[in-house]
Amino acid sequence: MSYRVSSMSVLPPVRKDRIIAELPKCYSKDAALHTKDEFTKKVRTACQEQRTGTVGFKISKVIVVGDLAVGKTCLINRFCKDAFDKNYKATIGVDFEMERFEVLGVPFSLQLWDTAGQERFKCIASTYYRGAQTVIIVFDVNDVASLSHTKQWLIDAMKENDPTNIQIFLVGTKKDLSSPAQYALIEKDAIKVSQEMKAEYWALSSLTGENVKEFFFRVATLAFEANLLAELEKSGTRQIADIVKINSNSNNLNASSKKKQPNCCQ
Ligand SMILES: Nc1nc2c(ncn2[C@@H]2O[C@H](COP(=O)(O)OP(=O)(O)OP(=O)(O)O)[C@@H](O)[C@H]2O)c(=O)[nH]1
Ligand SMILES: [Mg+2]
Repeated sequence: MSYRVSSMSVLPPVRKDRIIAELPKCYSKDAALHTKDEFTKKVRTACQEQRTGTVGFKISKVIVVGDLAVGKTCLINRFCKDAFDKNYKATIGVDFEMERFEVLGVPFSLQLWDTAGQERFKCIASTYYRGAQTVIIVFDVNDVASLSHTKQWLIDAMKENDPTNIQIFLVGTKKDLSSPAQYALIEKDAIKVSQEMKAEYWALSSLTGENVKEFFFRVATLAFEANLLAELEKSGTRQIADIVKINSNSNNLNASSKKKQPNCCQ
């Protein structure tokens, strides 16, 4: 009998329900990071031709912040474990989960950092903010105060991060507890806050699961797109830089040979 040792067997294949083949839609066109219906040709072609550089090995950091008990842990647990706990257990410091996706055939991973909302743990939690590509700011759609605190959560998250390279999501949880009329009222304010923060707005329920998968697919895809576009730009400038180098080298050659000529003749 023979057997094969395969180095490819280290990672199990990506779960079938983590495969993203179409661009996930935004929740509201009034507060979206972009409102395209499909992946751009540039992105699609790069993936087809496997010109994705390091993106396929990337682990993108996502931090989840917001007031205590708004439902950050439940949101992550609903998506990662398909579980919901109605008893509140405060997060102490931080926790994290890894989620592997495949976007247009390219592997892509999110590292989801669940932070503590309680004031006394905030100090420990904030030391984990650095290096995030995505900030998810969570509030409870039944609690106006938690919405008004989101701006401070954003300020704190931004202290540790480069604002030009970050994508922000504002997420209202516990939608199952609010009546359509109540929800409509807070949605107006939430969309306004999202626009001010340049964030994409979502509302969902970890109890029923409404919009939870759609939301994380959107997060994964937008992080993937941003990484890929940055990678393509980098390889583009690399190519241009090479051309410039070749040209300037040949110019130098000309220049130096011209300079030398008089010397030769003398
Ligand atoms: N009805 C309902 N309850 C929810 C939902 N999400 C969370 N909860 C409840 O809200 C409470 C707080 O949820 P957590 O996820 O622990 O809150 P948290 O934001 O992680 O809190 P900290 O870790 O202290 O910052 C728990 O009792 C949950 O069961 C939801 O979508 N619907
Ligand atoms: Mg928690």
